[in-house]
Amino acid sequence: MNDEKNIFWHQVDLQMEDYKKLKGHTSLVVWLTGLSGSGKSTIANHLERLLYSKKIHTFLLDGDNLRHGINKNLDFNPRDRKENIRRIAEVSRLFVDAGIVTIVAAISPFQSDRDMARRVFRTGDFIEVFVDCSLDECENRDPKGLYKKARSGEIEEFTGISQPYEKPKKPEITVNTEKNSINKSVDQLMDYLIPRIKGISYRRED
Ligand SMILES: Nc1ncnc2c1ncn2[C@@H]1O[C@H](COP(=O)(O)OS(=O)(=O)O)[C@@H](OP(=O)(O)O)[C@H]1O
Ligand SMILES: Nc1ncnc2c1ncn2[C@@H]1O[C@H](COP(=O)(O)OP(=O)(O)O)[C@@H](O)[C@H]1O
Repeated sequence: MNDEKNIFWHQVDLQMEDYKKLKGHTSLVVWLTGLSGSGKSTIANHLERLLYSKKIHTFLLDGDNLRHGINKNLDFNPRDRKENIRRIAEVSRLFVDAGIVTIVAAISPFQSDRDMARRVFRTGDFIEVFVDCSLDECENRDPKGLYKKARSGEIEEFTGISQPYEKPKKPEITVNTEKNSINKSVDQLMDYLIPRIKGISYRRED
């Protein structure tokens, strides 16, 4: 690791305000956290499509997908999860700086790691979304058969089974995918986000 001693900040001409002017709206990160199978990817996908249809510039970073590339060398022990979250936060910050509404879907099970991610952003730009769903229901859904493998011991250190999931202490918003439909959760998110993505107007019926 470098100690940043001989490393400099270069001034660039274009700033946030310039990107905002071109894109027509401000940017932030929507950080979805929750158990495997809670619905992070599903909600993230629907949310992104809806934002896109409103001409909002978006990008979706899914933890699972990033683990095929930039986070390929990381495992699921707490130390590697921390590094995973640090990288995802730094990458999303670059997207947010580029004026893009960035959606992250990552289990991000530890409060301290989510707090670290929050600190990467300007105040108000980090929207922590708790995708709430009981372990029982996630295990019932088991869309990828991972809980079955975790129960049999084939997968170690599985969140909720052999590693903890720390519920967010003060998320900006909670969506409950056990009680509510996908559309209801996405509407709830849109209602929260739209006033915070300045420069665009939105009515549900648009
Ligand atoms: N041990 C263990 N624990 C949890 N999850 C596991 C594990 N092994 C593989 N997988 C798959 O990896 C996906 C989670 O990756 P993340 O980068 O989101 O995890 S974390 O934020 O670093 O905790 C997770 O995706 P989701 O099910 O979409 O959450 C799984 O598909
Ligand atoms: N109300 C709901 N909201 C979100 N997902 C739901 C809901 N009801 C059932 N599901 C299903 O639960 C599964 C959630 O999987 P996924 O989105 O991959 O979760 P995660 O990304 O958190 O692992 C999907 O198969 C989805 O269709």
